[in-house]
Amino acid sequence: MENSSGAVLVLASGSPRRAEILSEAGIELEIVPADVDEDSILAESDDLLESVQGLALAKASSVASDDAGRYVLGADTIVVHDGSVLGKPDSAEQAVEMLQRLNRRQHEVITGIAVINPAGETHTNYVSTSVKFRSLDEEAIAKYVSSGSPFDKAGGYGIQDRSFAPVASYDECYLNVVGLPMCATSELLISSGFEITGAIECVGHGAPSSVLSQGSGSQL
Ligand SMILES: Cc1cn([C@H]2C[C@H](O)[C@@H](COP(=O)(O)OP(=O)(O)OP(=O)(O)O)O2)c(=O)[nH]c1=O
Repeated sequence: MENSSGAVLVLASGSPRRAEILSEAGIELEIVPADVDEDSILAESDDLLESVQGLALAKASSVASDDAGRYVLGADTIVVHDGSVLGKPDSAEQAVEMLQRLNRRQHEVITGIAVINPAGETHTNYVSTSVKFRSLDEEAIAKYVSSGSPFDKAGGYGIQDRSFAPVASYDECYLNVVGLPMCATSELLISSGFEITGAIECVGHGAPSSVLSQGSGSQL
């Protein structure tokens, strides 16, 4: 939906999931993927909550610098296991390693979100979700990796990939794991001045979305 001043939200992301989540919420988008060096931003601080919000802000800022006077949203999702950040796997071997590492274990999925408003003011937040993997055998991991799905996803998996269904349980906010916690995002947009007139449905707190299929996850 456009806000009352007719503004369209600029989404500084190439993630098809983020675009889908916002579109499902009825928000009209212009998609401008950001180009930032994620590894160097992550290396700047030991505080992962600060880093993930810094990454989201860096993505929003890189687009806002060419698109001043508009509302720009950036986001970044990381998987954290035992204090280490698992990014998107670079190879099939790395994808297998990540999935074996997460197998049967609990980890955190943290999404940082950032909004820059037309006045240039910045607003950031994050949501963290505890996720527990089910037991995956080698064959299932190999088949999933050969499907190619892990390569554009933090931790090498998609909670939404129903045929693989790696997640046994999670504590809150399904959409946070998929890449954009919609309740926190709508709150951030509203506090930055972007008007949302329709009701926002928060999947994981409420009814499942029809497109971003709810996997096998149940509440922890
Ligand atoms: C854990 C998990 C991550 N993901 C995705 C969400 C994000 O798209 C991606 C994490 O990488 P990000 O760097 O957050 O995002 P991106 O590279 O896809 O897009 P951009 O930087 O342009 O915004 O992993 C899932 O789709 N399902 C999952 O279960």
